[in-house]
Amino acid sequence: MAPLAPPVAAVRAAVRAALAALPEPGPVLVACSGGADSLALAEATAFVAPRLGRSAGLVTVDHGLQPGSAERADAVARWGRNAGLAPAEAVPVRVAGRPGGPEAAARDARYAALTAAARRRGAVAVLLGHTRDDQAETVLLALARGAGPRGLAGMPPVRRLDGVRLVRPLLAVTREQTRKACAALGLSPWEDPHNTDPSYARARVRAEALPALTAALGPAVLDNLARTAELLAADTATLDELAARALAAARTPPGDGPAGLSVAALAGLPVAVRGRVLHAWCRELGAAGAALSHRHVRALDALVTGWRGQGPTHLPGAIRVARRAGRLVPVTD
Ligand SMILES: Nc1ncnc2c1ncn2[C@@H]1O[C@H](COP(=O)(O)OP(=O)(O)OP(=O)(O)O)[C@@H](O)[C@H]1O
Repeated sequence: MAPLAPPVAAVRAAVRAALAALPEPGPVLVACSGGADSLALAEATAFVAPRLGRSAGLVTVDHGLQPGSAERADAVARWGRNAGLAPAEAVPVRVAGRPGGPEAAARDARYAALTAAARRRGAVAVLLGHTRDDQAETVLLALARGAGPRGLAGMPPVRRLDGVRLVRPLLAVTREQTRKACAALGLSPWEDPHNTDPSYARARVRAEALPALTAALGPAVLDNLARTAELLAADTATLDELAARALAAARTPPGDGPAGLSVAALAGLPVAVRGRVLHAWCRELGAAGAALSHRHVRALDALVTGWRGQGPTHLPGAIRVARRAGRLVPVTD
């Protein structure tokens, strides 16, 4: 028997580790675009899952944005069935009419379709093909737009979306490895034209920024950016945990005036924790995460630490918060 090509072994080992770490038994679904990353992921899952006693299916989303996309999606689903993934289905989505730019609208539609498919199929997880290179791009983009630690923590290996577990088994696998794995297995991945379209910031980072950084600073840059994400993810999780406890402790007792947060309790918190508490509370009050900026949180913070009798702070969603009798409270008057 020919020895297994190292990139094939690396992808399978990563998938085996991710599946073994799932806390519940049950089927998984691979989200496959037909690109090299998710094709390598799908092949590895088809190989590994049955050996771990799990069934695995495939979902490919047809965004309907390019001519021939439906045929391509059908071909990916057919490949999945032949590879032993069941069920393997192509799901068409409507991207038009969703909020945000075209990229955000497509992503929204895709994730909605993936989580719906997982629920329909009773899958315990959806596997995504993001690689170490995608993670490095994400961190660099976050750094460039001045994101806080949460943005710099990059994409988490596991997260829940609408009650569905999304898992990224390949975050430590390189794009070169997924390409080589496909080549070694005789698979022909589809090249998404968006990945090389210079009108997308990510494509420019991929084609220009990261190669320039690697040329200037050495090839370890990619691993190092991905490691930064891992380190910050751990710190962010700890701070989030502290903030959740601080938020609970800062709530003013029910029945004792309008529900709010105690200014004295907030004032005693470290800045990083207070910022998170205020951010989480704004979300609770109904402010949309995407519209909530550092500026809003800073203005709320000023009600605690820079009090000079100022009026209410305006938050996205026509929400206003005032300081009244030693507490922050949402107001309507
Ligand atoms: N049309 C799609 N249908 C199903 N899953 C998708 C689709 N597009 C992307 N995904 C999932 O999201 C992951 C990330 O996709 P994205 O387009 O951001 O990166 P990529 O590097 O181009 O990935 P790939 O090479 O697998 O297409 C993919 O690996 C795949 O798991």
